[in-house]
Amino acid sequence: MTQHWSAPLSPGRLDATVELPGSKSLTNRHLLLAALAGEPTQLTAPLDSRDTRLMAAALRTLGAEVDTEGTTNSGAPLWRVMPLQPGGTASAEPLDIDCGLAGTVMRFVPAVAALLRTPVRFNGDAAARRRPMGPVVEALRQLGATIEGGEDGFLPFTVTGNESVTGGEISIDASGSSQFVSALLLSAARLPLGLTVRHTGASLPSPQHIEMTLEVLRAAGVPASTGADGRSWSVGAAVPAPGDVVVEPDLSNAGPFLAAALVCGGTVRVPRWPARTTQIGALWRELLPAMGATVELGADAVLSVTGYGTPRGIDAADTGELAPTLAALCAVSEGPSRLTGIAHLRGHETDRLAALVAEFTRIGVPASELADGVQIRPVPGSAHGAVWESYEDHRMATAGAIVGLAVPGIEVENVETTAKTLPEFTRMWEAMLATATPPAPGGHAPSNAAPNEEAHA
Ligand SMILES: O=C(O)C1=C[C@@H](OP(=O)(O)O)[C@@H](O)[C@H](O)C1
Ligand SMILES: C=C(OP(=O)(O)O)C(=O)O
Repeated sequence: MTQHWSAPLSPGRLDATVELPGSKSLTNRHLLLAALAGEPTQLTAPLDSRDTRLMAAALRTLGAEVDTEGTTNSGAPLWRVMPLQPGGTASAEPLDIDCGLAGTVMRFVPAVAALLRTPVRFNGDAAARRRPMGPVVEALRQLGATIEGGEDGFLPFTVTGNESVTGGEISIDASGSSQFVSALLLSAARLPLGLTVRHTGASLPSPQHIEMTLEVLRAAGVPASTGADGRSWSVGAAVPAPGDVVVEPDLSNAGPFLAAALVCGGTVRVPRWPARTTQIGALWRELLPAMGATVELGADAVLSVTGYGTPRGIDAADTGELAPTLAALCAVSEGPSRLTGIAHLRGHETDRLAALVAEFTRIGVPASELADGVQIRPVPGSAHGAVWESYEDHRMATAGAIVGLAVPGIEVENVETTAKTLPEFTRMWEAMLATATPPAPGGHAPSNAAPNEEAHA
């Protein structure tokens, strides 16, 4: 029988400090570049989760040594990587890689396989076989690799590299995912001619993640740049030298905890918040004030978000992987919201636009799909408890937790799916809520008022 997690209701004003583990996107980029490096690499504070374990396992299959057992004196993960051998020895016996549901594994690792001489079979969860892969297959064919399967643009398929895979210039349509571009750029350093990737599509999602790829490459000493038109990227041939890397906390996974400050009132702090970052989660510093929160980044690198219990709706574009979290916050806010520029979320872990609309509708929050997003029109008093389906999508599960702070009786189905990027989610959520001061009888404590309301409280 499926176990449901009863999402806790807001217990009152929060006063919590939440330590987030490392960024999924940075951890998997650093692991991959470390596998293509000339020297061993050490990663301090990487994310230890399903997606990063799948990346580590994939790179081991291709010949790298990845030790995920170490910890620092303060208990943070300390991972070590011994690189694989591009070219390597040819073998007719295929290798098998399980991508799970990790976009970073299913898109990034086939480009590494094209540097080898052994057939590598890629497969993953049933849901992974519905995520678009066509541009990866197409790009690797343009590079000269042999791909068996994948004609329909989906997993499974087999990649075999050969000596004609030397790099040069290729064109792809990356309007379905920025990961198509990142995948090619990350492995490009080990192509003898380097690589230029041109984007031919109309729109380009998640440009922050492409910038992250370029920055991680440059930090490893690899020449990497964006073309003047903003639609092409070049990587020079070089052996990456990542050295010792410290991974930033995952700012996208910070989202649900920061959102809780707005719904419950009070303050949630996240330490080690980078002053400058390519993570899309940097946008929380603009989005949450627009919804009524006070957001401060201290000189001690602690981000503090203070909320007042009644967030207001927002119109926001291009919020990428933050959108499910933001949408959940909008569903329990005052006034309508429109989230646009996120059509590509239909190809994420699930069709996130359909999933969000289905779950909001089920709990009595009017919502509908737009061509490139969702609109949410909460009606005061109409939301009610129900089972909240998570669609094997970690961000749908955490969205249910946010909604559950304000709507009694939300039962999140398969909350364990949060293990994709945050295995400790429910423990961290409950610890955050345990810091609450219950509201005074008959309503919110006066100090829960927004600054401009305090004088009238
Ligand atoms: O490169 C990455 O690490 C990612 C890129 C983005 O993909 P899309 O461009 O498909 O949104 C993001 O949503 C995903 O969670 C991680
Ligand atoms: C889209 C996401 O993941 P993936 O890396 O699997 O694409 C996500 O984490 O929101």
